[in-house]
This record gives sequence, C-alpha cells and structure tokens, in this order.
Amino acid sequence: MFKLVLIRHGESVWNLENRFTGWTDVDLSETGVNEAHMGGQLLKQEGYTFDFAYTSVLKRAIRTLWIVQDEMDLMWIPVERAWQLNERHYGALQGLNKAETAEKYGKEQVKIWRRSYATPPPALDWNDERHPHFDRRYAGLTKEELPACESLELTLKRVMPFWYASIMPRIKSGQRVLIAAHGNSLRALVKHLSNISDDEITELNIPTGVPLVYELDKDCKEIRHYYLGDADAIAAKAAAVAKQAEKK
Ligand SMILES: O=C(O)[C@@H](CO)OP(=O)(O)O
Repeated sequence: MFKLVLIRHGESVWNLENRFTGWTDVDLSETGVNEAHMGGQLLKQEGYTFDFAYTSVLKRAIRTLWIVQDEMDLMWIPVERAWQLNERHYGALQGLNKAETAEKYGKEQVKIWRRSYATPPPALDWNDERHPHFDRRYAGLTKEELPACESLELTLKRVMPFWYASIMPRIKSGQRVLIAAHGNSLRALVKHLSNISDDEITELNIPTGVPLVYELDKDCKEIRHYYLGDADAIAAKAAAVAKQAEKK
C-alpha cells in the first residue's frame, strides 16, 4: 500500500480579502502561515515522512511547502515546482470580490463559475496584463497550454497528464510523496482518485492547510482517504470555503 499526502496552501491574502485568485501570485496571510505550521506539526506528530514533494509555481503553495518541510525537518528533500499544479485559472474574475460578484451576477452564476465541472469563468483578453503569456515563469508553455480561463474540466486536463507522467510513477517506485497545491488543482486530482462524478464534485470543498491522506493500492487506486486533525473543525473550514460568495 502507498500513502500520498495532499495539502492545500494556508489561507492567502486574497482568500482573506475574499477575492478570486487563480494564477495571481499572492502570498499567505498570517493565518495561512499558522495553518501551514500546524499542518506540518500534525504530519510530524503522526509519524509521516516524505522522499519527494511537488508544488505549483505560486508562492502561497511553495511557502506552505517550505513551512511544512521546516516543521518536519525535511528541508533537504527534492522538490518539483510544476505549473500543472497551479490553481485553476480564474480568467477575468481574478481580483474580483466573490460576494460582490454574486451580488452583480447572482449566487447561482457564481456557484457555476466556482464549482461546476465544465463551465469556465469569463476569459482574459490576450492583451490583458494579467494574461500568463506576460509572465516569464510560463515562457516554456505553448500557446495552447497557456490558459486565459479554466473550468475544473480544463484544470483536470493539465493535472492528469502530469499525474501519469511524473507523480504516479514516483509513488509506484515506493517514494513517499507530498503535494502542496491549491483548492481546485487538488479538487481535480481528488475527483480522479476518488472517482467523483461531474455532478458530485460541485459540492466538494477542500479546507486550507489540512493534510489529506490517500491510501492507494499497487495500481494507485484509492483504498481510503482521510484528513488529519479534528473532524468537526475541518468540516467547518470546508463549509466556510463553500460559503465564500455569501460573505463580504
Ligand atoms: O480564488 C481562487 O483561486 C479559489 C481558491 O481560493 O477560489 P474558489 O474556492 O472560489 O474556487
């Protein structure tokens, strides 16, 4: 049996301000830093260790990983930063307040943008300064790979090839792997691992900074999964994520 651990980054400054973030490279808030410390401590207390870590090219996930590595005395392990693990690209919604967007377009529309499987948010214009082709960290991507917006489905289409090409073979070789990533890139991976339907995935929200353990069989199929920590507190955190479009 293999164990894979996923952790969503701690609360970011834009989570705190309740803004759509996507590929915007905002840092952790003070709460987010604390959450990352707690996640790392929990993993250490429970006896986890890792041989390899993956994260995105966004600093809220990278810093979360750094803090977890520091807490676990694992600063030395190899790390791969992959754009494929970035948050889903939120297109023209990036920077907007979620509650104000719900007031303007309606709660239902915002839920579709946030949680539907196939409907992408409005796209960024190619000339918009937020478009990723202006950012040199994405210089190696083809025009087809550079998103102007992504649905969960489109996110899954860049997470899964990376899973099959890099992460899964590493797990199968016996390495203990940690992935520090984002709410929606992890929803895409969890959708695959737990075989969740397109309809059911709309209700899944991943809390910040809480280690999520997957036990996998020899073919990397799920045996079971569970969060580490207090179940009620974790459920309350996930419910708060779901309600973000309602709070100012
Ligand atoms: O803004 C974002 O990029 C994501 C994660 O914070 O938000 P949501 O949970 O609304 O998909």
